[in-house]
Amino acid sequence: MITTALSEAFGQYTLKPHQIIPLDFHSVDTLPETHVWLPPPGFEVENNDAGDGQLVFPVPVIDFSDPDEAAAGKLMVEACETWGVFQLVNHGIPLEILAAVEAQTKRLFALPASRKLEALRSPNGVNGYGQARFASLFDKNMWNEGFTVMGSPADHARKLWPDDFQGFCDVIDDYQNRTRELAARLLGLILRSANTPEQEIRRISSPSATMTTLQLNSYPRCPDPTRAMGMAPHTDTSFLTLLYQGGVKGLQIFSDRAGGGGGGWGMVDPVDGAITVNVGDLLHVVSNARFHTARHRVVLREARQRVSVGLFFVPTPDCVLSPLACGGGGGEGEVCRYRAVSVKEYIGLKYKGFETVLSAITK
Ligand SMILES: O=C(O)CCC(=O)C(=O)O
Ligand SMILES: [Fe+2]
Repeated sequence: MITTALSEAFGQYTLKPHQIIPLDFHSVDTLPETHVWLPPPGFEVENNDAGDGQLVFPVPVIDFSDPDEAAAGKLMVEACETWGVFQLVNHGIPLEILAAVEAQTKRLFALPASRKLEALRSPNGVNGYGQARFASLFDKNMWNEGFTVMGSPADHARKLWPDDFQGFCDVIDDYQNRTRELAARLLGLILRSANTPEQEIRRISSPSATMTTLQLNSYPRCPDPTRAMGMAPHTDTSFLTLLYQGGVKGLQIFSDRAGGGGGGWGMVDPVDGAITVNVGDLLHVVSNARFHTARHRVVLREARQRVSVGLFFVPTPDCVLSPLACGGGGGEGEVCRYRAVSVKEYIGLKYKGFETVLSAITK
């Protein structure tokens, strides 16, 4: 039912096959013209204090093993206000499970292109194999392929491995359940630490008001990495995104404070075993812009494949969101920055306006 509601939201933006089917990356040894991005990503020297495209941002690393949850919550609020991103260690998801999900992700993308195409996402669907859904908004193609899971991965996994799909499903289900639980806990803690009333927290983050999508990404080894784009700049349409980056660098965020105040890109270098957490547009909206929706992209920095696994924790399509501060949810007297919007409507606006979507709901 939820996938139907989302397909309806996407329905106005039905994709053509060439917007869904990724390049057969194994088949090329030079960068095709269709995949050349200029200016080269991450090499905008003027935006870069180090001058070599390798600036690393000191995004907070937060330890979640501390029994004093309130202290961690306070650090999370600060990170959400400044960077919109933090890395979480001792998050309770065993390292073997992270390794297993990474191994299954690599196993999937190592399949021959013809087999992956058996599990291709449908033109207005959510689940399955394909380019990032927002790829259709750009003239050039990104250097990535993805696999999206909402609910059970079984139908698509069966097409990938007709006789051997259970192992993949078990790992994905387990990871999705654990990260969903963690995301709900983090959202509750962040909102509580920001003095949001308990009934508001329950209303927007209860299991019946939220759902998750898991996104497996692969950035294959690229023959010309400085002229290709792993994933184009975007913000996530989520409350929170929990990303496992594996060990390969590539994720960058944009900060207004970098580049001598003019703004610039910097790496979020993966910390071993950490989960990178970022604020999405919808938490930015309910926080009345107190939390920063992290604009991010992926550049190709290492001469090897990179994989990542993102868990998007989102309100269900029919939820109507507005800044909590203006609905009696704390922060009395604050000027309300955004009008109320349903998640379904927001998704529609995002595909129309993309990076300018927030101005469409600004009061
Ligand atoms: O691969 C990454 O590090 C980021 C992926 C991402 O931004 C996404 O899937 O929305
Ligand atoms: Fe993202």
